[in-house]
Amino acid sequence: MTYDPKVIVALDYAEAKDALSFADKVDPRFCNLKVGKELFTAAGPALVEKLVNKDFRVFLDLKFHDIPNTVAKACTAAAKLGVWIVNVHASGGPKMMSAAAEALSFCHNRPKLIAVTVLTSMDDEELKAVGINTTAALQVERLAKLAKECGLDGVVASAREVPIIRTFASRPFLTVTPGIRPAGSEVGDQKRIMTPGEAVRAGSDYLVIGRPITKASDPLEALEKINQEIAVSLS
Ligand SMILES: O=c1ccn([C@@H]2O[C@H](COP(=O)(O)O)[C@@H](O)[C@H]2O)c(=O)[nH]1
Repeated sequence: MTYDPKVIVALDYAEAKDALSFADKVDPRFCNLKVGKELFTAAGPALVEKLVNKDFRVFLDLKFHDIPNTVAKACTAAAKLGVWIVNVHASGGPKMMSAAAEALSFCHNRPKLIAVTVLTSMDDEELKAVGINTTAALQVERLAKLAKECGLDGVVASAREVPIIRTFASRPFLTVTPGIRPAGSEVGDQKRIMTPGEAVRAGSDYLVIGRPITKASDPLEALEKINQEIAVSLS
């Protein structure tokens, strides 16, 4: 039997030991793992390789955003770690996204390449503050279309925008959605949120979930509850 867990746990820890301790307690059949900027800056590629060697699918969430040559080379370096997904910011533009896609096409065990559209911590007002005078939903649509045209494998967006993305990008184009908050949990800095059940019903492929799991008094129980909610919503 092949397993395709929908949850990607964001290992936003300050030290490798905390990430490894979490990984030692969970089974790769029931969640994927994400290494982001905090953990990668603290623990580096060695930690990523350790998680890959424990048979987890690892999303290396470094959101590259730079000139095309630099991003292409960074993606190639990420591919060498054996990760499952790498990402770039779609707002880096079509030349940058195409350069990244082309560089990865030459890699052995090519990871999936996805583009961040609009951060789930941003709402329409915050977009306006950075000079983008449209709604988050329209900006996501625009950037997701661009990512698809550039040959990327999918996008990061909030689950709220998945139905819009699905109007022009059917599977296997991936929708990876942070901003997931189980009912009653703290929202924190996220703005465009959905519950796990709502996200899968909206058609999200993978749900990125950090604090509602890692900061729970019993992280394993929190993960199990979320997996149950997803299973019920899919049945
Ligand atoms: O638009 C985005 C892109 C990435 N993230 C990352 O996902 C997790 C979410 O963690 P929570 O604790 O569940 O809020 C975090 O690592 C972010 O860097 C995102 O939230 N939004």
